[in-house]
Amino acid sequence: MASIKWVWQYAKVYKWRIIFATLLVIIASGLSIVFPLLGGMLVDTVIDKGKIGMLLPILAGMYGIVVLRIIMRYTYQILFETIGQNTLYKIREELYDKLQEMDFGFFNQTRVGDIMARMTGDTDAIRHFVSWVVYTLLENMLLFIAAVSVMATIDWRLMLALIAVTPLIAYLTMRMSSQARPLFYEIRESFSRLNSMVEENISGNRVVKAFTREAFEIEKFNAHNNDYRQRNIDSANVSRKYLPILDALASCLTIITLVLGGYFVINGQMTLGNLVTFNGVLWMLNMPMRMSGWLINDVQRFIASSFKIRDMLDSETQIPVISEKSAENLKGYVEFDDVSFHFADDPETEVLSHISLKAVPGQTIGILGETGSGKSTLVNLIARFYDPTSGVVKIDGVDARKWHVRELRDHIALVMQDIFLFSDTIEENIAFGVPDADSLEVQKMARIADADHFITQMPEGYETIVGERGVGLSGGQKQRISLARALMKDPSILILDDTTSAVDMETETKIQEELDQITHDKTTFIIAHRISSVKEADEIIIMAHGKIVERGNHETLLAKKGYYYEVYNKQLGNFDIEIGNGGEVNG
Ligand SMILES: Nc1ncnc2c1ncn2[C@@H]1O[C@H](COP(=O)(O)OP(=O)(O)OP(=O)(O)O)[C@@H](O)[C@H]1O
Repeated sequence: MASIKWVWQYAKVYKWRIIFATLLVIIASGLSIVFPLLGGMLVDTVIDKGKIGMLLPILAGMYGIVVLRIIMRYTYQILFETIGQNTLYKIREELYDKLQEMDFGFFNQTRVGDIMARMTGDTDAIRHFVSWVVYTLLENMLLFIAAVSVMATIDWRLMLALIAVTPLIAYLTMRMSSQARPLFYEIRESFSRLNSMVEENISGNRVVKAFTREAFEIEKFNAHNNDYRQRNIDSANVSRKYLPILDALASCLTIITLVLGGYFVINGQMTLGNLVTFNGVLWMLNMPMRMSGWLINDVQRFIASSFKIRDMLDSETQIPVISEKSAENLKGYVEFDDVSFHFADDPETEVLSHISLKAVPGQTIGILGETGSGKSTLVNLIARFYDPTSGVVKIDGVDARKWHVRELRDHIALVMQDIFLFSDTIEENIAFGVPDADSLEVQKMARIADADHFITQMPEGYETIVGERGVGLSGGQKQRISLARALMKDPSILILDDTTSAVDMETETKIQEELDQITHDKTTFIIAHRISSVKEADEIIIMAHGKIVERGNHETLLAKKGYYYEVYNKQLGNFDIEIGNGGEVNG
């Protein structure tokens, strides 16, 4: 009932259409009974009593009813289909809006396959329910009631004899559908595994080729392909087991009608016309019983899907978009005040521990540290991709949680380590954050990011379409395009997470010089592994195990002879250095 109530909130705008379509279902089902009644009348009046004059009116009536019923069925089917499609459209739209609202934590914990299943299979189960199950259920119930009523009025004994068989048909259908139901579920799961496997193979085709694992991949695919085939065969076998019995039972209905009905006719207890009518309504007893199991399956699928969709729609983001303060103008002051953080799925591991840090506009903060030390997590807190588990991150002196999150992010540009480019033109990719930007601005930012020269050398220049995730570009080229994309936003806070790791030192120096020209009013964070990337920063922090273990500028850090000093010397190729206490970065 809760599921019906839920789907009604989407469908109720079509209330009048639903009422009209339901009326048509009722009338069309009623008309179904008139046809066999007229058939009976034809036999009794025209054939038995010889009233030839009645032949044409009865035939015309029968034909008229068939045509009318077809028109009505067509109309209500179209109406329900349109309502179902519109409902599907709205639910999908709401799900997609929800996805845009959800935070990193949600995407960390939810499998892509599950989200895709909600967006496709589950929404389609809802459409199927609204477009087909609703009227088919009603139609079958009405047909059954009409058939039983007509039969009871003509001859209740024959009616009872026939009704006695129908529970058996219903029972067998339900058994068949309950055996088929888990198989259908397994087929869908198997299909989804097959899809995921193919998708992963395509995305990882370079790795497959590099490790010459084609044969292994084919074997893996064959196993999935075979599994899918086998599950379909299993499902077909269930139908094959029950269908002959069900067909035999349907024949039983005809045999009972002919034997018992024939006996009543011979005895003069029933007219031949009434026997014809009985025979004509048999399908109306048989069909609802045969449909019942499948309809129950569909209803269960609808309920299960509606629960899953509602679950996703009800999931709460940890980072609500709307907050107390509008962040239209932000200068870019950043402060970490004793900030600690752990991921929701791993509360035992403190990823950031008691971080305190201040940065003002115009300053550059360099962040260095071993891999996994928490550098990316730290900057993710500035853009509120996560909120601290204790302590406060302040932006312009205000707890970041108080700012309207999208407005806050409008002032922050983050070049992420894992670069994602859309399969679109390079120009559109660079202008992603500023859709109305003009081409000159795009080219200017590409020049600053040292990307302009390789873009213009491409056959289509800025109009070149890059493949999915930037296929066709080198790692360094992708980094430079994503840097240009960040600069386009003219942010107050610029965060570069390993942004120049794939470019050569000479290019990096060029980019740094260009960046210096435009970052004088911005707060810049640079995460890097190369000393050369952070050397000029106003403050450099060294992270280890979520803590800041060293801080200072290039000179003071070198003087400390700690981790920074060690890394600096190693990067210069000088491995025989002695480090002081500050070099302990493991605790
Ligand atoms: N979604 C997540 N769920 C649980 N733990 C995570 C998640 N993302 C990162 N971690 C863990 O948090 C720690 C810090 O990760 P983070 O990406 O911040 O490190 P990093 O210093 O940027 O590393 P790198 O230099 O390799 O990019 C790591 O131990 C990592 O395993």
